[in-house]
Amino acid sequence: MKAFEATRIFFDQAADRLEIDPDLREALLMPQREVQVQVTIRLDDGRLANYIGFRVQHDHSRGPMKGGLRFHPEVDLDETRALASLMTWKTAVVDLPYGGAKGGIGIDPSKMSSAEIERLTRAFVDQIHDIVGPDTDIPAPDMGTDHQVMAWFRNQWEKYHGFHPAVITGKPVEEYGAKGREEATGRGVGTLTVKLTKRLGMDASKTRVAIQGFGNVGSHAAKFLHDAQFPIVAVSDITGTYYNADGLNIPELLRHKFAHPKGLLEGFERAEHLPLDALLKLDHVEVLIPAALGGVITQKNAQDINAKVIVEAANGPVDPDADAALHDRGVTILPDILANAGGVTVSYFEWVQNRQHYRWPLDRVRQELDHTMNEAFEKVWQMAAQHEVSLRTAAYMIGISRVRRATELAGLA
Ligand SMILES: NC(=O)C1=CN([C@@H]2O[C@H](COP(=O)(O)OP(=O)(O)OC[C@H]3O[C@@H](n4cnc5c(N)ncnc54)[C@H](O)[C@@H]3O)[C@@H](O)[C@H]2O)C=CC1
Ligand SMILES: O=C(O)CCC(=O)C(=O)O
Repeated sequence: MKAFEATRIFFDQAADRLEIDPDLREALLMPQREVQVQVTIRLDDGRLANYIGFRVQHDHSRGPMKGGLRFHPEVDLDETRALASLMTWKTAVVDLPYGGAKGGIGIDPSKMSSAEIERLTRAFVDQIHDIVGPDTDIPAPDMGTDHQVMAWFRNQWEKYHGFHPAVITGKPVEEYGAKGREEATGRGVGTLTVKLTKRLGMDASKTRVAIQGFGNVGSHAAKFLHDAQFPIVAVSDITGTYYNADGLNIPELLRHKFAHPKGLLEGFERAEHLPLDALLKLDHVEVLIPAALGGVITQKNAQDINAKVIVEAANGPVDPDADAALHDRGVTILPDILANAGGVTVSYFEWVQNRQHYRWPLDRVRQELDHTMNEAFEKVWQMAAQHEVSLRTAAYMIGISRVRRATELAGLA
């Protein structure tokens, strides 16, 4: 199923409950603007290469649009549109004064040099600098991009528009970045995993966790949950699944990742090495955390999943057919638009600090992040109980209601 079709189905399930009429649904669901650009760079070997870049601006009724930049071979317009719409509902669920957007380029950054990625980022900014800005659309990191890419982006944008670090978030801490942004998405995932499992009566030390993806989000979620005494029995990255039935040594895995030139787990010997797809099907796992790509859990493999709880650290990892099948089997799914909202929440704190020329200490960032995540969780939990719907439908109902209210207050023509 295409990514935007999947988000439309989730949107409709909530819109039905909210009894939103078809015209307004279409207005809320479709993006405000979609931009596709050609990004041409000279490769290190002297050849010219052309790539396609996208920025989809989904909704701005609640504030400037906000959302990450993805560098990955599968980036296309449909996926970017879906991810942009998720940002609109996500910023609304955690009640940030933002709308939603997303962008990306269809490349494989692992096959490019750092100099090529810098040229690519700068060429992309040359193409889209007019449509982004601190009061209009503020990018941030996502898959395949990091604080260095954010620093290049900001530097190139400021060549056109002058000093304004709030044009992008997720910057290096020494270059106007917020302390705690890098860990924020994983920390938010960890905080809500602890909260949800407690609510379901599960004991941390007996709750085995498997995490798909050991990049920014997966590795920080693993660290948080390891510190909270959860046994992490499996993690994976593009080089395969690493498994230990008694719990992996997460600090050792992190040291291995940071020592590897491409940040991979390849060559880690103190775990059983299993194929990539083994992670989703492991027998003795209570919590599954997909933290890599979207669309990984479908009708085809949903029946192989043995976990009781799925925490969606990735955007769109479970498609609607699998979602329904897992729900019927009693699996609790904490949806992406709540579970991974920690990243954009600390991006908001970074933007606020940049605009005030003021810096918060790490403990303030963490405290405010934890507060935001806990409050949003409680609202979603209550909504689900009150309307007897899944946590996903409840989260969409909250997000859509807030966007609908802002749209109506602004006045529809
Ligand atoms: N970075 C952020 O602050 C946020 C990220 N997210 C979402 O979290 C997910 C991960 O993002 P990041 O950690 O930032 O990306 P990243 O680029 O830092 O890491 C991605 C990880 O996934 C692994 N991976 C890729 N394909 C895989 C596969 N088929 N099986 C297993 N592992 C695979 C990679 O090897 C890498 O370890 C994405 O869906 C992203 O949209 C959501 C909210 C914020
Ligand atoms: O930090 C941000 O502004 C956006 C992060 C993001 O792209 C996401 O939450 O999916």
